[in-house]
Amino acid sequence: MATPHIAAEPGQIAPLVMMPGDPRRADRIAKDYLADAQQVSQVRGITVWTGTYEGTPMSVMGSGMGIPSISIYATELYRFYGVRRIVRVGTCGGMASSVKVGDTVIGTCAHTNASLSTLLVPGVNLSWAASYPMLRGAMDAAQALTDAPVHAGPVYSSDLFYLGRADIVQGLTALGTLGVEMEAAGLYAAAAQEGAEALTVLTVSDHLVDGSNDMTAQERETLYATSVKVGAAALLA
Ligand SMILES: O=P(O)(O)O[C@H]1O[C@H](CO)[C@@H](O)[C@H]1O
Ligand SMILES: O=c1cc[nH]c(=O)[nH]1
Repeated sequence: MATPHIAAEPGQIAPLVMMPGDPRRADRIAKDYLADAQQVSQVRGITVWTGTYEGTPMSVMGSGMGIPSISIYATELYRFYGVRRIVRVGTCGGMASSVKVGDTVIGTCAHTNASLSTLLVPGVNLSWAASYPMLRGAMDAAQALTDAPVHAGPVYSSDLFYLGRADIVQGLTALGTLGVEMEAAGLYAAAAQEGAEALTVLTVSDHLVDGSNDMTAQERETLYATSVKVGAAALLA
């Protein structure tokens, strides 16, 4: 049974899904990290791959950019395909001075300027949080997988890439926010709505305060080994 956005049959998508934003990164991750990867869906340029990771069934698909896009895919995966865990592996802009380009940021929770925080329960500004078992699995694995810094803390999921608001960046940084991206809050909200689990593992691709070491578009597409390995460990935890 296909959904409006995924053409796979029931059982063709694994309960554990790795989800980068960029569909081309999804194709590379499937090729490089999954054994026996098979294409099980192709809709709107988003391919879903299913294979095994260290012997366990796992799927990989791109989310596209922004909360509306990841919300559609995550909800359909959880609700119609029996997916239980999704890890977003993406990039973020560094906000805190302690975070450098190339570091890994794990989003324990996600602030957002998106409407979903106020839409679901009237009168309440909801908080969007990661799965603790997945977070613990990621942090345990990170220590063994990399000597490079891995930071865990709040991220900011912005509806605008070109936000252009230094006051918002300063305010969020003063509250300990590590980086800015565009999907974590939507993924965590979908997991909460569907009674499932999610985590976000990000490579810092640029820095909002010190842009001297920002990655090129090519580097953003290819430098993801740590986030994939840490993300896979979170899925398997
Ligand atoms: O690298 P990905 O996963 O696409 O994530 C980040 O990059 C995109 C913006 O360039 C947004 O999707 C943002 O969240
Ligand atoms: O959303 C994003 C992603 C990467 N870098 C940014 O500055 N913003």
